[in-house]
Amino acid sequence: MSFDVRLTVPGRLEAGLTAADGDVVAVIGPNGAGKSTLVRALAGLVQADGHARLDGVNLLRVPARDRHVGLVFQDQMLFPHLTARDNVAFGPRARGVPRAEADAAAVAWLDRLGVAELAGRRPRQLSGGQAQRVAIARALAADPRLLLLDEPMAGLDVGVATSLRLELSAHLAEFTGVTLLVTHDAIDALTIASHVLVVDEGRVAQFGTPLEVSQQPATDHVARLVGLNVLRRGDLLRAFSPTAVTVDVQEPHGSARNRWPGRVAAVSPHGGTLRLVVRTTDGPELIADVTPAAATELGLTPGRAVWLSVKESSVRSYAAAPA
Ligand SMILES: Nc1ncnc2c1ncn2[C@@H]1O[C@H](COP(=O)(O)OP(=O)(O)OP(=O)(O)O)[C@@H](O)[C@H]1O
Repeated sequence: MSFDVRLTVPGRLEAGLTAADGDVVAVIGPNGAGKSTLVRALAGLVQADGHARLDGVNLLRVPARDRHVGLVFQDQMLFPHLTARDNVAFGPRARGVPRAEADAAAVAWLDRLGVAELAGRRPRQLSGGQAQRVAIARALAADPRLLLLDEPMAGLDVGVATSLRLELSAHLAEFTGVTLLVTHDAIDALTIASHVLVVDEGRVAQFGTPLEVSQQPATDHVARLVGLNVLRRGDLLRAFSPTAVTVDVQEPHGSARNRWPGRVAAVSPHGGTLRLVVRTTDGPELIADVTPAAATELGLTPGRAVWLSVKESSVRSYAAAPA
């Protein structure tokens, strides 16, 4: 099977991607970039020009209700008057599967998502995380060729999101269709996905494997998402890790060519270290990881004037994607 998309939503989005059986494409990018517009256009909820060929059929020419895509949106749309089981059985029933069989399949799906005991409840009797699991079960039970997940973990508490992420990644590993997963989470993008589509200002900024995107992020947003600093020098992007950055309170005298004066803008815990966001005097914001001991010794609190430096050997240079 193949999925080949090139579509335009006038004034909002121009995007293309290709995918094959079993691919999970993470769609990432800043707020307002066009991620939801893309999945909504594919679902038929937003009018789009161009094509989205799934096994040769242009979905954009097919009425929304006949596209057979599985949808999970953040503001999930369970039928309020149906029980969880009937919500999940709805797709198979609509395809003509006999009631008893559709019900049994629905309960099996709810069981796989860990919510079988809630089969008889209606959506208003479910928590956000439970409803999200029912919505995912419903999307998968319909046996779609295309699964569209728009921030399925958003709004859930950390524990629920973590267990749901594990279940979802296990299901997606078995799923033979194509999945688009809109996410703000670098871990989702880099671990669950086979490909990452970076959308920025209504255009595709990068499309590659998680490894390509994390090693050579094409935009500052992606660099931040994967926890790197990226600077542009001419046609080159230069990436370096926040752990490679040295923080001093006076101008360093060493051999580092790359040095920037600035002020600490924010400090937050990051694993066993502290992550500083530093607003450089005439450049971009950079991130630097320091030990708590160093932060205390140097008095690294917001507002503190500092110098950042990084050795040239710690910088990876690569060609910027054409604009
Ligand atoms: N119904 C609409 N009519 C016109 N413009 C819209 C509509 N919905 C969204 N937009 C605009 O389209 C652009 C893309 O929005 P979209 O919701 O796709 O972004 P997103 O990447 O999903 O952002 P977020 O991460 O904030 O959800 C934004 O500029 C937004 O203001």
